[in-house]
Order: sequence, then C-alpha cells, then structure tokens
Amino acid sequence: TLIDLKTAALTGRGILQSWSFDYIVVGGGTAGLTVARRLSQNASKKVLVLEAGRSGVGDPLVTIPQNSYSFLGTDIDWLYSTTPQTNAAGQRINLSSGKVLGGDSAVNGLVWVRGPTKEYDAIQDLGNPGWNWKTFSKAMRKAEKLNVPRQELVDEFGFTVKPTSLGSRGPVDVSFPAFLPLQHQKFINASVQLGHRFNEDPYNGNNEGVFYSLSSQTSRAVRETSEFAYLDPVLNRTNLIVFSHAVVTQLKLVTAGTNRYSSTGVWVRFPDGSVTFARANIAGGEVILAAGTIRTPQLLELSGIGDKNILKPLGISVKVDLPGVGTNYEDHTLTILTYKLKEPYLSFDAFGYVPGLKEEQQELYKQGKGWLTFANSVLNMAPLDRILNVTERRVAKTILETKPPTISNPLFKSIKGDIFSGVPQVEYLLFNSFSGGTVKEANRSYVSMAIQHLHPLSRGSIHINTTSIDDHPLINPNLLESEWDKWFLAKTTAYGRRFFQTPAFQEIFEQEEIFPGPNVTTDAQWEQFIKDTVGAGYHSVGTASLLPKAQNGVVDTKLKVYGSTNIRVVDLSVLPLLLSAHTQPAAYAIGEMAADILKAVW
Ligand SMILES: Cc1cc2nc3c(=O)[nH]c(=O)nc-3n(C[C@H](O)[C@H](O)[C@H](O)COP(=O)(O)OP(=O)(O)OC[C@H]3O[C@@H](n4cnc5c(N)ncnc54)[C@H](O)[C@@H]3O)c2cc1C
Repeated sequence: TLIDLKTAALTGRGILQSWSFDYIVVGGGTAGLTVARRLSQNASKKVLVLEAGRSGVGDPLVTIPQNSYSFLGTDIDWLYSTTPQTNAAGQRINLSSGKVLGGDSAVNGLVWVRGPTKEYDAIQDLGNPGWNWKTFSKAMRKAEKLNVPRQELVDEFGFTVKPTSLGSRGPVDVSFPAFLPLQHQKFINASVQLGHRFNEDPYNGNNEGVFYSLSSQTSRAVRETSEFAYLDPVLNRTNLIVFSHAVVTQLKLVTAGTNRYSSTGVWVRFPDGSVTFARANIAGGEVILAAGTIRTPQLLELSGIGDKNILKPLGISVKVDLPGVGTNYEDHTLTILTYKLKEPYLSFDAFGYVPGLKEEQQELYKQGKGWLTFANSVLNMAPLDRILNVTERRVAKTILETKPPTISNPLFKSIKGDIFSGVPQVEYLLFNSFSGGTVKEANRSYVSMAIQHLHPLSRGSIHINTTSIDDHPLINPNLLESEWDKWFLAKTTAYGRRFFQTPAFQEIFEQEEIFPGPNVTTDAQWEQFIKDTVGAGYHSVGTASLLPKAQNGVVDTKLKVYGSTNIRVVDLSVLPLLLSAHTQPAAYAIGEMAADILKAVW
C-alpha cells in the first residue's frame, strides 16, 4: 500500500500509532524497494518503507529515457554539491541525486552493465566471505529480465547480447533502446580501428572492450525504476506499507548489553513538520538503512553512530564509536571532450533548432520508437595496456610505488594488483549532445565524449557538521588528491582525442576540437584541464563500508552495523570499492543479497 503523507497524513499517523514493524526500510530508492519487496513476500511480516520524495509514476521526467538528466534542479533532486575540491581548482561539483521513490534508479542514465569477475572477488578478498562474483552475479540475474532485441533492431543497429549471461525472470526489464544514434554506431568502429576489442558478451564476467550496453527500460521504452519494477507489482500487499514524503530524522537506540545497541524504531517527519515515531517490532524487528551513500552516514551520525571526534563537538551522545562511518568515500571521476558533427548529421542538440523535430519524436515515442527511447548504449571499457605506451607504463609503475594518503593499505594493494592485469581502468562513452565547453553554435549538433577513471585511489568523506537532517552533510570526494588519479585521468583524457582521428569518426565529425580545443597539447595543459573541469560519475560508494571493523568497516558480512543488534545498511554505501561498471545493478544486487540474509532466519 502506498500512502502519500502529503495527502493522507492522518491515515499515516494512525498506522504508525497502532502498528509495529518487522522491518523498517529507510529510503525507498534502488536498494530499499528491492529489499522491501522480497521481505514482504512473507505475509506475516510487516514491512514499512519511508521515502522522503514522491512517487515517479506517470512523470515524463522519470519515464522517458531521453529525459534522464532533466531532473537536475527539479523537485525530485536532492541538489547536492561537493565541498570546494582543493585538488580540482576549488570546484564545487554537482552531485544531483533522486529524491523520489526509486531514488537514483528514477533519474540515472539507464546504463546497465557489470564489472569483471576479479572486481567482485576483490570484495571477498578484503575480508568479506560470501561477497564475490558468484553471489553478485546471481543477485544481479535475480534482479533483471533481459528483453532480447527484435530482429529489426539487430539488423538496423547491430546489437549483440548473449541471453544466457543475463537473468530472464527478474523484476527489472533491461532492453536495447529502439534507436541508436549514428555516432554511437560509429563509436564501435572507431574503437575497433584503434585496436580495442569488440566484446559480444560483456555480462559474463569480462567487460573489456567496446560493446552495446543494455538500458534499464522496458521493451516499450519506459524507464524501469525500483518503484515500477519492484514496488508497483506488489502494491496490493497489505503487510507492505510505503510512505512517500516521509523524512526519517533519526534512529532511536537503546542499550542491548555491553557495548551494543538496538534500534527500537525511527522518527518520521511529516510534510506539516510534525514528527511521529515508527516502531520496530520488539521481537526481532530490524531497521534497514537504504538512504544512499550520502544520507546513510548522515543518519548514522545523527543517531550517535560514528566517529566520536565528529559527534561529540556537535553535542551528539555517542552510542557506538565507529570511526569508519562516512569515510572511504569514492566516486568515479569524469572529464569531457566535445566535437561538432559534420552537416547534415544530428545529435539531440537538434531538438533546439530543427523545427518540428521534438514534436515528431514525441509522437514516435508513443509507439515506443525514436530518439526519446535512447539514453546511452555503447561503452568502451579499456585496460591500461590499450591506452598507455611502454614509456608511460613505466611512469605508471613509478607513481604507483607510493600509496596515496587517504586510501587504506588493503584497498590500495587490491586496486594496484589489478591495474596491470587487464582489468578495465578507463571507460569511454558518448553523450549525444553538447555537454562540455562554452562556444556553441545555435544551429549545429555536437557530441561529447566522457572519459571516466574507473578505479581512483583518492578517498574522501561525508560527515555531518550540524545536527539538522535538513542540512546536507559535507560531501568531500577529495577528487584528484592522489598523484595517480591526476596523471592517469590526464593521460586517458588526452587519449580520447584519438577516437576522433579514426576514419570512422572523421566521416561524421569536424576535425577541429571544440572542447578543450587544439591549444591543449602538453602534459601540463592536460593536467590543468582536468583540474579545472573534472566532474563526478554520480557513482558514490563506500561511506558505510562492508569491511572488517579493524579496517574502518561499518557493516559486517551480514550487513549489520558493528556495535548494533538490528541495524543493517543495504545501499551502495556498503560497497568498499568501485567497479568497472555503473552502479545501479550493484545496488539492486545488494538489496537482493540483503533480503536473502534476512530471510535466512525465517
Ligand atoms: C544522475 C545520475 C546518473 C546515473 N547514471 C547511472 C547509469 O546510467 N547507470 C547506473 O548503473 N548507475 C547510474 N547512476 C548511479 C545509480 O543510479 C546509483 O548508484 C544507485 O541507484 C544508488 O542506489 P541506492 O539504493 O544506494 O540509493 P538511492 O537509489 O539514491 O536511494 C536512496 C533513497 O533514500 C531516500 N532518502 C534519503 N534520505 C532519506 C531520509 N532521511 N528519509 C527518507 N528517505 C530518504 C532518497 O530520496 C532515495 O530515494 C547514476 C546516478 C545519478 C545520480
């Protein structure tokens, strides 16, 4: 049952006053709704989901794939930005995130991709038995339902996929879009011409090379979110109560023996500002945090779980002194090159100057066809050898002899071990519009290439600096702090130019680079360029890491917060290391795995 507290506060308050819950899920985002659906399949278990945002049902901002970044600045955006980044020219970097049922799955770029086996196994090797490729891939398959592309789409665009590598019965439909821009088709050729491998089966534990990537959308081109995929089909369950416009302000903790705390429930703020308590069942009730990488550490700290040196000065009574909370924060770093298409080729920029094009495409979309079905669908995941020459590889080795200051020894060792062993280190992808630069002609079409560093070594933090839930925590990804991150991103960004010098791209792109432009040529200029323009990949992880406590971990292998008896974290804040992949499949997988852990005691 979905109850919007904006319109049904009385009903909501009544339920909270008379019920206690077996599971209280804080945050109805990607992982939160996954775990809620699985746990509510047992009709004797009462499940409550508390989501700060509204529903995304029927909202074209959410449903239409091509609108994926249009939520920026709207009512479904948390409007985060980082603290000034000292190693990136003082930039405050945008980190918009979905404040809506479905969370980031309702606003993201729809890319659906997995990393290679080694990266999931590395999570286990850090001291987390049971968290490996085998368990992650099983959970990702459980979440997904592949729609094999229709023959006409295969014929037109060349899509390839190996159906046995993906799930076929999960809630989240994954499909190829019904349209692939010419420039994305050419990106496959350009990559191959540069010596990159074409990968026909990137979902089975080896994602190296250039490939057609799936998109989290139905075969009718409606975006899949965790709300549409996991929640909507089970809305009639009376033991599952979902509140929208419900802001959780704090967890209530009581002592449960020496050095241990239990949560008896959470405080919920209603849209009118009033606060009501949601009670966890005394017998075995669990509080499940799924508020995402930015808000989960905030809630832990506001509730007295975190580093005492941060909590005490704010007057917060320290329940569990857990210094790992809010640390090990990591995001992919991203830079952009922009080129102009030759006439008459078009990108989405043409919506702004070709009369009638938008209307024509809106009509086509009603039949599940055309440009609006497309968000992104070709990726190139490249290992180091593909990008760096012999001399550069030698320099890379020298830089990597020194551990950067903010990453722990085990994490550094783990990543470093993979850098020279064929694991993708950089991703190239195209944005089908002008996405970086200042000089834009009004009636021409542009395409930007994004360059994403997949395994940065800099680590940042997310901590509160006030006791109010309404103040965003200080979000400091510490981008480009490590020498490796700066050097490698500069090298891989410079390499991006080479795609535009291939015959495949020369056919359709003007030769002159628009951004950063031909004046950037030396190593020093590239480094300055990336410092001035680096962005985040919107793939934040790690602030409540799944790691042994002695390694600054926050949750154990059952996702239970150290020092607590019944508080779990199930969102991406538990992921201790980023993958060579965009992060939504991992969020669904962690939700699935969390549900299995909790169901095991039924
Ligand atoms: C712009 C953008 C583009 C992206 N593109 C891609 C992509 O193309 N492919 C991909 O794989 N990944 C992508 N990602 C990343 C991916 O979507 C996320 O990493 C993933 O969905 C996060 O899942 P989560 O469950 O950890 O958090 P979320 O899905 O963000 O869920 C957290 C939920 O908690 C709610 N919440 C927070 N605080 C409170 C509170 N106090 N009370 C109540 N509710 C609260 C939030 O409103 C939200 O609904 C993108 C992300 C963004 C932002």
